[in-house]
Amino acid sequence: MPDDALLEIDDLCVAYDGSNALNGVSLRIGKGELICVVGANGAGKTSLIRSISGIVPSSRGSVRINGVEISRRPPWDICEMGIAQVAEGRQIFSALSVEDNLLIGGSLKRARHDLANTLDSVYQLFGRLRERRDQLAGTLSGGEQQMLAIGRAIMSKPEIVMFDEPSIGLSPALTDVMFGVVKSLNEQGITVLLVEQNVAKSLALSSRGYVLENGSVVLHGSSRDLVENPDVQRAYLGL
Ligand SMILES: Nc1ncnc2c1ncn2[C@@H]1O[C@H](COP(=O)(O)OP(=O)(O)OP(=O)(O)O)[C@@H](O)[C@H]1O
Repeated sequence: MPDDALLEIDDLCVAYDGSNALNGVSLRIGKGELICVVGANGAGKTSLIRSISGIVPSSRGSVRINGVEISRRPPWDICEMGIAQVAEGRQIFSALSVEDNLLIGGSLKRARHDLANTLDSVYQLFGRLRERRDQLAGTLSGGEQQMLAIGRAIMSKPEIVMFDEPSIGLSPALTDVMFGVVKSLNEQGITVLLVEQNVAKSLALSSRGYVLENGSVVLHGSSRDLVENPDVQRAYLGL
């Protein structure tokens, strides 16, 4: 567990219509870490990301970034504090061009001063987006839309990016490319919270992991220990 936590979550609870999706989740992410949260369908992974980003209200608990409580703040405020999300299903603006989607990501106060450089760095990372900068985002392929969702997050100059199932719907080859991008963003200093059903790949990429079951953390530790844990091997690695 890192000493200098960037993101601290304590006893977080989320309920939909009185039914609990998160039951007191606590986790820490240190500056510069790449950690993963894994779990089966319905375990609460998306609810965790959405409640950190302020889209879904929590019923109890706290979320702090750099020691500042954010759990009652609106989503745009949370983005301004350096937390970006690459949502499951990408959530791009289909009727806008690729570049306009990216510029929306860069419209935060924290990002405006360096817009041209950041846009250039996104186009360097994803040459395909530069080629298609004027194309309507809704006409991009699934893989290109995932690149756009990641590019838009980078445009906001985040301290931490939360990825919700970035490999979903992608071919095995493109999945490897996306995991490579996640790793390289982390190597450039961006802290990463990776939520995935692809447990083997996300444990291989991360230094630590949390296993979520029915809205609770049932295991956490170094990714190396989790890979060797017989319960994880049986339930998530098909061994
Ligand atoms: N808007 C909602 N209204 C009611 N119930 C919801 C809502 N969103 C999620 N849930 C429920 O909360 C639980 C956790 O869902 P969540 O999407 O967080 O899980 P998940 O681990 O991300 O699953 P998946 O891997 O299938 O995306 C599920 O039982 C789900 O049906």
